[in-house]
Amino acid sequence: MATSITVARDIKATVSRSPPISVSTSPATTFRSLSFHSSNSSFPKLSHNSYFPYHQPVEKQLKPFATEDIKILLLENINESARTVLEKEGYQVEFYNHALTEDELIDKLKDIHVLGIRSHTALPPSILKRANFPNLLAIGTFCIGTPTASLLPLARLGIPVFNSPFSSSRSVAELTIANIIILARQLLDRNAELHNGQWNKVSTHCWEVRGKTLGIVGYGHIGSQLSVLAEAMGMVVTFYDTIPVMALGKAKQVATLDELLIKADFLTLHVPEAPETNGLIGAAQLAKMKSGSYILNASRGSVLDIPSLVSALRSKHLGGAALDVFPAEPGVNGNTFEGYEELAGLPNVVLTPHIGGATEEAQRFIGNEVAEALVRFVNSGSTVGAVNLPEVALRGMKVGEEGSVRVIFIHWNRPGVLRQVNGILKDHNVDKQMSDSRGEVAYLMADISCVKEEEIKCLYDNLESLTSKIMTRLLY
Ligand SMILES: NC(=O)c1ccc[n+]([C@@H]2O[C@H](COP(=O)([O-])OP(=O)(O)OC[C@H]3O[C@@H](n4cnc5c(N)ncnc54)[C@H](O)[C@@H]3O)[C@@H](O)[C@H]2O)c1
Ligand SMILES: O=C(O)CC[C@@H](O)C(=O)O
Repeated sequence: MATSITVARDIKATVSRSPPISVSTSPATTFRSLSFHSSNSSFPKLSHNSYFPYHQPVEKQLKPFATEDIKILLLENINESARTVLEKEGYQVEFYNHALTEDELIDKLKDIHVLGIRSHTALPPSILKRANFPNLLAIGTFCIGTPTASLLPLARLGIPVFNSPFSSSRSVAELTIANIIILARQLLDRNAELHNGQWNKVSTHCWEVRGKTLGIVGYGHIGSQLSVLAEAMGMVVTFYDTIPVMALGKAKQVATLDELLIKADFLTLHVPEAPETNGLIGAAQLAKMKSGSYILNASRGSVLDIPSLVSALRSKHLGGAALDVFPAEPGVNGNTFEGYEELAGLPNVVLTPHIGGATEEAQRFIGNEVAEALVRFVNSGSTVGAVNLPEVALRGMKVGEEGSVRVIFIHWNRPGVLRQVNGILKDHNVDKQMSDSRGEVAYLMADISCVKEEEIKCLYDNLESLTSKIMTRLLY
């Protein structure tokens, strides 16, 4: 904690979030009664180019308040690199190597400031409606995928969600390359036979990948890495994406998914989980694929319809499949994997337990990256790296210096708010200010000086009284 005479503090001690203006509630409203959007369709799509690095090392930043009061809950065996970063800040870190049940999570949410999850904690809007989380400041998803349906509801509560947008892209691309060759050569079947003592030397329906067409659905961080690796092996790369993307090497973008389905010898899925990608590949799409072609899914289980895939494999329309993700995945190792039965034993089908990004390199990188983003947000209010709020940061921070206060005001993006806020700040010296909006939520950060200790409460109350307020934090 800060050692100057003015003990630095975060004045957001209690719930200070306003409901959306469309909801009529009293100030004592808990989160349970907020009405959330059920879809994020109006929310701007996150471009895979939107991330930019923040150069200030975490350890150089001042700690603005008693960091040992901050409670962090890390679920799903998040890499120890994250714990190291968070514990170094003095935060209390509670760690679980598995996901919690919905009720367990709701119970924990009552008390914590930061939640860290991976892909098995869905965090749907229904949980947010049921839960009470008065202290929750931020969520870290220690992976690429984020709880898409809850991003907007969380933004509307002023809670940023941070992820690690490309730390595991290379690991997923490498696993996909491995699976392409495994499928082309039926390697797992030969391996299983020989483990049973059966010598089965065959070349029928075994292929080189050189010259074959790889069809990539979703040419983002992973799809584009894969494109480069596949071309190096002599594959012809085509891809389909909903936005125009610069093709790498000799890869070519096609205009429709159907065009890709018809062309590909190997079809591989790398799209995010979203309403538009739910069931993207079903019976109709599989029927359009070449006879004897292969499909790979390392994106999300919701993207590919399993019963349709099983039919296409049983009828030998497809030559094989590699699945790393499934519609219902267990939250803990060792659990029975329900739904595996229909896939188990099918020839040339590779099943892996969601390990695309499960490498030492990727997990260490993710742990550091997300933990550092969380530290920056908790300690200084920086939203750089957030996927659901505008990215706002001010360089340097005089928090802890007498008379200096960092004002963070998350508010509804409406006309006149800046004028009102600056009306409240007008008697102090505004050293720096930055404001940005993303859809209906805006984020203002200002460093002010010449503030007397006794003025801080009044400053806070005045900001809180604005009807546009979602959350106010004063760091001093
Ligand atoms: N198996 C694993 O362990 C693992 C690891 C990391 C990521 N993932 C999954 O892979 C997904 C992709 O990761 P990424 O880093 O490449 O994401 P990304 O955001 O960089 O790229 C996704 C691409 O998909 C495109 N897209 C979106 N909707 C589409 C649609 N309907 N049709 C075609 N293209 C569409 C986007 O425009 C974007 O270019 C993640 O969202 C995550 O769910 C899985
Ligand atoms: O770490 C995991 O749970 C896998 C996450 C992976 O699918 C991702 O979205 O990064």
